[in-house]
Amino acid sequence: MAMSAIRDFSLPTPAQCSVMDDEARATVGIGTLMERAGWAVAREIRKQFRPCRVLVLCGPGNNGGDGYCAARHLERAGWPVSVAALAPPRPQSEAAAAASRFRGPHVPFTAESARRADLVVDAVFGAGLSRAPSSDVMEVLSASRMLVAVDMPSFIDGTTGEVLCDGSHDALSGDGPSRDGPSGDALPDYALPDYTLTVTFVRPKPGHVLPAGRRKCGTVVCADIGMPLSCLEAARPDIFLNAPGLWHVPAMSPEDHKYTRGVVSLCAGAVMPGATRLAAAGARASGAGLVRISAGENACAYRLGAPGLVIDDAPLATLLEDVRRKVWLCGPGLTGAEVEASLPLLLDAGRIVLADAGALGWAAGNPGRLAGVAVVTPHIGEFTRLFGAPGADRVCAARRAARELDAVVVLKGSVSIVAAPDGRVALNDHASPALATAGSGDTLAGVIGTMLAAGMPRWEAACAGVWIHGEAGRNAGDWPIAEDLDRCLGAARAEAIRRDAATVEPGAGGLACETQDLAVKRPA
Ligand SMILES: NC(=O)C1=CN([C@@H]2O[C@H](COP(=O)(O)OP(=O)(O)OC[C@H]3O[C@@H](n4cnc5c(N)ncnc54)[C@H](OP(=O)(O)O)[C@@H]3O)[C@@H](O)[C@H]2O)[C@H](O)CC1
Ligand SMILES: [K+]
Repeated sequence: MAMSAIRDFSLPTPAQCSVMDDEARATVGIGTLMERAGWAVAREIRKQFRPCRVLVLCGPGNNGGDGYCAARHLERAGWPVSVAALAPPRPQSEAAAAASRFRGPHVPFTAESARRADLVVDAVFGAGLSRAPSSDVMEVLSASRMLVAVDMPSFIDGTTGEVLCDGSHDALSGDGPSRDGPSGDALPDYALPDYTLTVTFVRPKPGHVLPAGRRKCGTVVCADIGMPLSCLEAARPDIFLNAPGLWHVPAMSPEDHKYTRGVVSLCAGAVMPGATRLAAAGARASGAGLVRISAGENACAYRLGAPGLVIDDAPLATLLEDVRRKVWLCGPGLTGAEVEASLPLLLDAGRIVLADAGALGWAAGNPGRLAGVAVVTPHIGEFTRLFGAPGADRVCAARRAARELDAVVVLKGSVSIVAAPDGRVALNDHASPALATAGSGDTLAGVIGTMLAAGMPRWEAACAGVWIHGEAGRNAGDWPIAEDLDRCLGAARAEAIRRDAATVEPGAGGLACETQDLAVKRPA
């Protein structure tokens, strides 16, 4: 992966952070980074809150070390600060050194102490969270009126975004129906707290982007603490925030003709013309040069109302003689029998195939039927029927499926996961709940088809399609229907090209993040 992608888009997992820390130990030193991390936490708190009584909850590891440093910096700024330690840091550790430099009051690690504070800083566990925190810890966090997390809320798994708490998975994990946590668990007798602010370091982590971490963290600020880029690179991050710059969508060129912009072809069926038409419209609206529907004897149903579409009634085998028609969408609007009659022909002819909807149903329980396709775009139900329930770690499940199928897997959800067979994963939070409407997935298939037809490599094409579709959803007004996305797709593609061109200058903004919530702040 290019260094700029690692710098600007990577989301290192806690395990990769630990590699990064090992590298940093030999260069900049953990004590220095901890000092800067604590300083960054204090700075954000001073910026976002008025002076008030602060309690810093410190765990035994380096997350706690950051907490002691933050407490000292806040105290120096004149804020009333006390510390409650869950357990002392290991003797001779950097965290122990940081703890010894805090000279302010210590109070017991209890819910009562938390209730007395106006603001509670959670520096209990960060990247080192290895299991569900005890109910004692959860009760103290839940008693807090206002919470700021150092690096990560102490009950959120930084890799999966999953809530870890004693004996029970939180109902917020994942995207609903697929949640496969143990059923019938007793609910814990505390409410899971929401955070106002999370200050993380170097780069955001997958747990800040994925549900339920995303919802629990509040505003996420990522501080540049001067971690050498070489340390981040050594950690070999392979999960990325999906945004322009991670991929490059072709712009319009004066020399363009419809075949350079790309031809998208779709297989159509007899009974669900709507889905095929929505996918075709999505392909056209996102900039395909030409969109053709292979409708056979159903051609009449597709010829009505869309004059810019070319409808073919010749047999598929004849159409496949045209080698300019490289990219095919198979599945939207098709029954299993119709998929069976078309998909094998497309694959035998060596076409770049995106399989969705009916094609995924046709291969349920037997994903090998899709061998040879370039991209699959399942929602969680389709994914489960194809590959089995993904469990709490959807990134891992999508990656495994991509490897197994040797295809790019777009697992659609509130945060869509785009996994490549080589292990790269992009997480897309650039979307809108407005996209959760029938037909929106068909539109997405069309947009990805256009990106493939424009010559983009398949993972990049899928990432770009998902982002552009999300951007259109954000601009399609209140309660849009799938058709409303089409009028926003051209502008969304243009916005992707504009943002890509306005690439962040290396070093100027440090390790850049897309959204303001994930903005990077450098130490002054
Ligand atoms: N790279 C950076 O950006 C830097 C980040 N920093 C901060 O360091 C932490 C990570 O520090 P680490 O020491 O690796 O881990 P933690 O402090 O999060 O926690 C480790 C200790 O906590 C114990 N633990 C973990 N889970 C539980 C639990 N559920 N119950 C009880 N105890 C728990 C763990 O014990 P084990 O038995 O599992 O070993 C450890 O004792 C990162 O988040 C940043 O805040 C650095 O300051 C600088 C660079
Ligand atoms: K924490």
